[in-house]
Amino acid sequence: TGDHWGYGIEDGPSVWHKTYPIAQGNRQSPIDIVPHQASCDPSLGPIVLNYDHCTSMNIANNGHSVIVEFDDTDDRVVIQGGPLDNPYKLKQFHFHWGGKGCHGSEHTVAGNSYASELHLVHWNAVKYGTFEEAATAPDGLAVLGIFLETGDDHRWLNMITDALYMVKFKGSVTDFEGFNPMCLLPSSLDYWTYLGSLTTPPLYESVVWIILREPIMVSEKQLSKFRMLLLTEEEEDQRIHMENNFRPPQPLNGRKVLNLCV
Ligand SMILES: O=C1NC(=O)[C@@H](c2ccccc2)S1
Ligand SMILES: [Zn+2]
Repeated sequence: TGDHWGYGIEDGPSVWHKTYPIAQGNRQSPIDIVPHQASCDPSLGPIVLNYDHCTSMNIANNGHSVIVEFDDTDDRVVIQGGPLDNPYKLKQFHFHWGGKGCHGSEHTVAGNSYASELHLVHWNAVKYGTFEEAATAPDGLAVLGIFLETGDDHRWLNMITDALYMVKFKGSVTDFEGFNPMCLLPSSLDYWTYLGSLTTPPLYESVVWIILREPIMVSEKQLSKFRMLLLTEEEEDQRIHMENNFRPPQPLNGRKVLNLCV
């Protein structure tokens, strides 16, 4: 069993619906965000991030992305405000990226995609007992999406890209403590928000999406290190590089994209 899905021709987003029918649901992610069609909602406040005490534990290659996991037994590391009725606890963050020179973000903005997209995944521990339970509930998860644009080197992203060689193979994991993702945020927390889903199988429609408008700058050299990661395990002969691990935009189906009123 396990997940036999991927991003290739045989196992990619265009065939996920065969195993995960919800792929054709009415609140799927990602979407194309059209800024001038977003409505401002006066009841929306600013996003508040309390990442001060966050304790990253490890960095891993799960065969789909590279993931930094956090100790979520501590309920101090949260995102709240904005569209959220409760504080949501940080569980992990990971990235989606393209191939050389291609774009790799999941969400697009007026049809334009970015080089990569960072997802900080949080869960509603006030209402649900475990992450897994929250992941199946309509208000269970809050994912903060941050676009990565190619430009100058990102000083703090080096801490992650320098660790990638240690998790080259699918299934590898290594200690990665003391990393605080506050250093990956852009200067503005201005955001768009809408109700959507996981962007990978099982594609549960359980995500309140919060996408920051301002991208962070990373260098082509830093991005190229993500593409050095492999989809294949150490013992396998074949070596397939991890790239283009993004799902394309899905139908909006009448959903409203909201933003902060300026
Ligand atoms: O934003 C998302 N990105 C992903 O890879 C999806 C996911 C799936 C399972 C757990 C956490 C995240 S949902
Ligand atoms: Zn993601």
